[in-house]
Amino acid sequence: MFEDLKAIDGVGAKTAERLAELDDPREALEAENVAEIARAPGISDGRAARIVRAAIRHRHDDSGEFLATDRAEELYGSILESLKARAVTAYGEKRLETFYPSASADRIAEVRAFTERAVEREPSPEILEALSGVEPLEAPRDVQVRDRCLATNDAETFSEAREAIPEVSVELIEDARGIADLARGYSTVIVLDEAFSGVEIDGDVRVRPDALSDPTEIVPERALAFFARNGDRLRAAAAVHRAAGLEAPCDLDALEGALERLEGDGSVTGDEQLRRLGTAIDDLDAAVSMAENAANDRLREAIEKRDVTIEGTDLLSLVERGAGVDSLLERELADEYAAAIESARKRLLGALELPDHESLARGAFNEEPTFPVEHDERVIERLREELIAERDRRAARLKQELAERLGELRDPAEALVGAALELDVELAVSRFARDFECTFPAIEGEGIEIEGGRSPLLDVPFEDVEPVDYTVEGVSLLSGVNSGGKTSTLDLLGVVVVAAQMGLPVPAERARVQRFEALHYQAKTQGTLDAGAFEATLREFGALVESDRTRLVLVDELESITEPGASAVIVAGILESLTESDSTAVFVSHLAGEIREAADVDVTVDGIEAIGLENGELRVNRSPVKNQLARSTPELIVEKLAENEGAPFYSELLGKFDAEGD
Ligand SMILES: Nc1ncnc2c1ncn2[C@@H]1O[C@H](COP(=O)(O)OP(=O)(O)OP(=O)(O)O)[C@@H](O)[C@H]1O
Repeated sequence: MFEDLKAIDGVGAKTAERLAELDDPREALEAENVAEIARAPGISDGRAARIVRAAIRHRHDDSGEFLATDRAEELYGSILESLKARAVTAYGEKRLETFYPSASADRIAEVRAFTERAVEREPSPEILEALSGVEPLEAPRDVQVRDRCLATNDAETFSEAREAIPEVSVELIEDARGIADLARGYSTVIVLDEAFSGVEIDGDVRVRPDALSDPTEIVPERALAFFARNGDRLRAAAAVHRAAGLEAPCDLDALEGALERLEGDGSVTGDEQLRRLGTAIDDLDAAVSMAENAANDRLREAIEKRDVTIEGTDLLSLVERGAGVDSLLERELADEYAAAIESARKRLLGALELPDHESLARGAFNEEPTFPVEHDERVIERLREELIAERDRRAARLKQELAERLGELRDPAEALVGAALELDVELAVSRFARDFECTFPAIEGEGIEIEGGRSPLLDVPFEDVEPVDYTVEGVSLLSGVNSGGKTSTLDLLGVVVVAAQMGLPVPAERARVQRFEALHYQAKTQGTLDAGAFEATLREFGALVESDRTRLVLVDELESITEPGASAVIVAGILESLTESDSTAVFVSHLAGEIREAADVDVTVDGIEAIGLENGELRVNRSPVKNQLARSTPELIVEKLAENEGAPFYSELLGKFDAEGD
């Protein structure tokens, strides 16, 4: 299928090129995957939906000319809007745009298989709420890793590596010296050539000829960035699965647990040791000076409290030796000094919370008595380096582990979101079916049969719409009182046929429709047409009666296009020609009687009748009565007056109506 993308209607060379940027555009078109098509550069969501629709038509060899007039398009437009209004996700809305009324039995059956399953779905507020967070998964923004590089001395491996792992820099080297140079600039160098194994080079140099086959190990950042970017969508998709009781493609707890450990920037959280190391590094200087100050306060207090007694000879010998206060301290206050140092060490260790680094940290305060107590900055620097190295090692290991866990969830994640989005489309159909109390129509036979049909296009709340029964086959005229519901009946016929041929259930208790090749719905024109427009309309009908396609022709008050006398003749002529075709046609007209007279063939005239007048308002039977020319509103009023007033004038008037009706 779709070998040449340009074979699809509306796909030119430029669009084909854009589609070719996708991993597998043909597969995406086959799967009707609007979201994937919309990922092609420069293709908007709306355009993607149109391309997919054109691809479906192409697949079914479907002309796409079903909607033959503006009004027919409008009916489709309102059904589509009704469906889209019931989707939660933007994706769902676009996907619904791929539903269109088709003349192809295969296409209708294909969608019916989907919609029949869909209407079984129970839409619940929890599912709809969860769906609001679902969107198609996105590729993360470019990930760049700067502390690692790949190295090779082979040109082919070089380009393979750039292709496979674009996140890191790939360097072409000549010999071990080249690797050594790289090791000075990067914390890790991954050499891709077996030939260098065993070569001794300073720094973190790993010879890994198989590295390209496991990118997750080299750049765990890739998987992490993907999940970090899509975390919210995945959580929402998981919630949808739970709320809807869908079978998930992976263990949802495991997915959520792994996501829990991932920060928005792709780093790993929730590791106590990593947190401690980070805090220790940040607070090291402050902790050291706090420990130092505390030790000094303690020592000062001890010195202040002490009376130092020293014998004169001792003092003399000390002074003669040039000894300072330190030696005095050492001699006289050794215990106090030791206690102060010990408390400084304890404070520092307490602040760092890192037992593994205890012995080095203790060395920050040495045993040499001095006053004031001073830390050894070289020890602190070493400690800092150790802590940073350990933190980086640990962070890298955690990333690696999490990336491995998440890497396995990459495909299931895609399936999880795909299923949630598909459910949105199903639920939109299900809600449409429930809101308009739809049933699946039989698509067979000639003409249309509707029982209890209710047009969702009416200007009254749906629960107040009165059900209509109507069966048409061949060519009929539909007469009826003013505002009786003639236009609404045409709309109902149109909506039922369009929805049925979209593969949807229809708003009726029961329905059967013929599979038509086209819907030609001519809406009522506002006022008479000028000569040019009149000619154009006639030409349209000329083309229509000549075509041999099986059509549903709905025409609303065509007489309004010109003078009543001429109109009746024209409509009669059109009806005659249509009678010879395989079309089903309903012409709404106030001139039904005149048209029937003018026509050379037998034309069925159905009527929407007033049952009577109630408080000055007509009560109407909305279901057209077969073979019954409806009485007009004036006739009804005259009849009422004749009955109630008894004056002969009214009875005579009524007699004239009766004579005309015969
Ligand atoms: N099945 C129905 N249930 C409830 N209300 C209806 C129904 N059909 C029609 N109506 C009401 O009657 C109004 C007039 O309907 P519609 O325009 O279809 O009548 P019409 O016979 O085509 O009128 P006109 O003679 O003016 O062309 C609608 O706007 C709607 O309010």
